[in-house]
Amino acid sequence: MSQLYELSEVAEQNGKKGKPCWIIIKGNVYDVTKFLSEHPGGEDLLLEYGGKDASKAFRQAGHSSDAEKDLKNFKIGELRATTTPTTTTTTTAPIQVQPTLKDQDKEKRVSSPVPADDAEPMKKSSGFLCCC
Ligand code: HEM
Repeated sequence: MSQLYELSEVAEQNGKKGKPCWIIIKGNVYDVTKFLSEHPGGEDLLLEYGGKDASKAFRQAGHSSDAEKDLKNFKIGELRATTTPTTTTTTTAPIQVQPTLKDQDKEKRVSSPVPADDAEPMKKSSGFLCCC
């Protein structure tokens, strides 16, 4: 099993102040300290990614398959999979939609055969009009 490194451990080895230069490419950790001066793309490019994830930059530089194969010569381990705490976000209980007071009110009004109270004054008034 290969050595596992925390992201913070890798970040410390950024090639600055005489420290080793480690980079991450596709979850693997590479020590490129000895390769810095030999890199055809230049030392500065590698140092720019010292202690960081260079996966995207490595891909975008359009490296040859030989360069890809070369990678294994510098591999020192793998990045430890980050286990982000999910306890706060795993409330998967289905959301129960409770009918609102308005909805309940609507149902009552629709199903009730008796007209609402405000119909009463209408009856009275229409009775009064009929008499005339
Ligand atoms: C362990 C990591 C790396 C290895 C082993 C490596 C290896 C190589 C090799 C063998 C070449 C010659 C061309 C080829 O065969 O593709 C090359 C070129 C190049 N590399 Fe890297 N490389 C590494 C990391 C990086 C990183 C992180 C960058 C960041 C941008 C980078 C940028 C470049 C560029 C721009 C060239 C082209 C140089 C030119 O054509 O003038 N490389 N690299």
